[in-house]
Formats: sequence, C-alpha cells, structure tokens
Amino acid sequence: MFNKEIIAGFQNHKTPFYYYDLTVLDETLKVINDEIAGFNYKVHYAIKANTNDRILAKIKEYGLGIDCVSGNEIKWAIKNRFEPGKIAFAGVGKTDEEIEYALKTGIFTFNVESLPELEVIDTMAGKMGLEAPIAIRFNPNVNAKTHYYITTGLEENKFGINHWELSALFELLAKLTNIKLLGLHFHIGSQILDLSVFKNLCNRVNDYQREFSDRGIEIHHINVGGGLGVNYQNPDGEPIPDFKTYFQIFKKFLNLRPNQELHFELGRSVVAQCASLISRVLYIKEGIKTNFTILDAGMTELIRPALYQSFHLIQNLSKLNDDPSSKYDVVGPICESSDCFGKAIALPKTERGDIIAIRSVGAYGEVMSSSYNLRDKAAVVYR
Ligand SMILES: Cc1ncc(COP(=O)(O)O)c(C=O)c1O
Ligand SMILES: N[C@@H](CCCC[NH3+])C(=O)O
Repeated sequence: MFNKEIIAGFQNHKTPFYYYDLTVLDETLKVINDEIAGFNYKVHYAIKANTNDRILAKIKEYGLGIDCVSGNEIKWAIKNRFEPGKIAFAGVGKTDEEIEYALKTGIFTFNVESLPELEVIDTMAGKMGLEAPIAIRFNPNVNAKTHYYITTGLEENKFGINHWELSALFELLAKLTNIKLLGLHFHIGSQILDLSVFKNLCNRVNDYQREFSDRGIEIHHINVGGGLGVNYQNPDGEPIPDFKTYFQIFKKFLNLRPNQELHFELGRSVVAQCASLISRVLYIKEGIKTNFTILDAGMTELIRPALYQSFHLIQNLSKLNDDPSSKYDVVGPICESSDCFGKAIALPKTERGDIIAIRSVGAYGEVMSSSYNLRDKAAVVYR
C-alpha cells in the first residue's frame, strides 16, 4: 500500500489522518463482482462500516446496493445517489419516524427483527395506504465463532426472530394485510474467519426455506447478511479468507429455488483493507517492562482495539526497511488506559516525529470515531 513517494507525501499533512487508497477498493469490488457474475446474487454494502462519500461513489460505480440500520443511513445513501429500490433497512429498534420515512421513500425491503415491529410496520403502511415490502430476519442460532461482542446469530442475542416464534409469525403473516413478504434474512456476526460456520448457516436457511414452502409461501430472496472476516495480520497479503471460497460455500450448500435471488450484506470485507490511520510519534516514554510510543492518534480515531482488543498491524513508515528490533506499547493521548493500539509491538527503533501507520481501518474505523476529550476530527487523504 505504501511506497517512498506516498510516504514522502504524508510529510505535508497534519496528523492524524485517514488515508484511503481507492485503488485497493477498486480491486476488492472487482473481485466481488467477478465472483457473483452469472449467479442470481446481489450484494448490498453494509453502509455502517464506512459512510465516506468517495468510498460510496466507488461502491455505487460497481452496482452494489446498500444495507442500512438507521433512517439517517438511508438518507445518506440516497444523498449519495443510491436508488431507494436498492436499499434494505435492518435494525432491532426502528422508530416510527424512521419507518414512515422508509415507507415514503420506497426502499426495497425492511428486514424485520421482531413480531411487534412487524405489526407496527403493517399498521403504519395501512395508514399511509401502502404495502410494506418486508423480509423476516431470523435468528438461526448458529455460532459465528467470532468475538462475543460481534456475534449476532445466537438465541441469546437481541437480533432477529427466534425459531420458537415461528407459528406465531405464520399466524401474524396470514392476518396482516399491508405487508408483502419478499425475503428471509439472516446475519450471524462479523469478522468470521472460520468459513465452516457459513455452511452451518446454509443448513439452517434450507430448513427455514422448507418451513415456508411447506405452507405454500413463495420467497423472492434469501439474504445471508455479511460477516466475512479480513486478514488483519497481513493486510498486503492475499485475503484470508478469500471471496472465492466464501461465495463457493453458498453456491454449494444453499438450496436456492428457481428464480430466487441470494443477497449478501458485506461491510468489513469490502472496505477494511483500503484505509490506514496515519499518525506521528509525539514521545517515546520509558515504561516498566516496555517503553511507550505515544502517538497523536488515539481511541477517538480508532476505537476497535480498546473496544474488542482487536489487532491492527502497526508499521513505522519512517523506518520501513529497518529491523523491528525494539518493543513498544503503542498508545494514544486519550485519558484512558484502554487507549492502546497494541502491547509489546515489535518496531524499528522509533523516535519522535516518525510516521506510524495503523492498518486495515477502512471498516468500523472513521465511522466509530468520537470527539471525546474534545478532539478534532481526523482529516482524510485519498489516493
Ligand atoms: C444486519 C447486518 N448486515 C450486515 C452487516 C455487515 O457485517 P460485516 O461488516 O461483518 O460484513 C452487519 C454488521 O455486523 C449487520 O448487523
Ligand atoms: N463494529 C464492529 C463490527 C460490528 C458490526 C455491526 N454489527 C467492529 O468494529 O468490528
């Protein structure tokens, strides 16, 4: 991602800043489109991962739709010229205002997460003289084998309708007159590296499909959500897991009906590798076991390590060819001990003023930043 010229160019910018390499995004989007070509598959990009307008313009260029989780995300998608007919709306807590707005706008589908929500959407659509297009989000109770905080498809999670609610759901569907059932929706979690869990998901989806076809209910599309993980250890290497293997699982194990569409809501795997957080070393401070490298970027720019103890590769771009002979706790300036990007990180001997890159921050990076400690918003630089 970096060469001498790019690194030299960084000297002209005030740090910290988000550096987006749109050529990386191009490559990723091309791979996705190649893998789904010839199949009745559609990808709706999960906009929560990154709402940057230049990123969205690229995603639109490749023809993806958008998966939203708030009314404001829908508004933002439309402002960025995505057609309402390519926008899906999920979320366990849709407000009346958001539902009304989405109905008026004519989005493709509501991914409905509970029976009470289904009734509210039906009532509101009735009052507006509309038919609400819906998919039912099921909680398939499939373990995504990922971090506890980003697991969404276990019965104990708040997301989706559980299997034991199925007969109540069928009764309700038969009764409601202002909804049009289009799809079945699933999303089991994020940063999934063990792809066998998607095979387990396919088996559950096939079971759910049967429940509907046994009752003579036709389903237009199946939505298997997102969740494909990325290689945080080696962002410049081959993606592990890779898109080919991922899509292959659905091609092999999911029983699509004739003419049925298969939808995906990928977020992280689309955008994670196209960005780095670029920062300068403010101080090297002596520590008890390891010295501290204190950066001018902190958890306000990237909260993932503090929130999930997640790993991001850290590189000293000022000394890229030197041996990583020293170890540092790489920390930010925020008044929290969790403001730490990594402990005992091997780096070349690092000095004040060195440029540091924190890699793979394109997903859930900039969007999760905050102004805690009244910090300025980080700038953005593109290639
Ligand atoms: C409903 C839904 N769809 C899609 C995504 C995108 O997931 P990921 O970024 O892991 O691909 C999420 C986030 O986990 C989600 O909650
Ligand atoms: N914010 C999480 C992912 C959550 C995805 C949304 N359900 C992360 O940074 O990994």
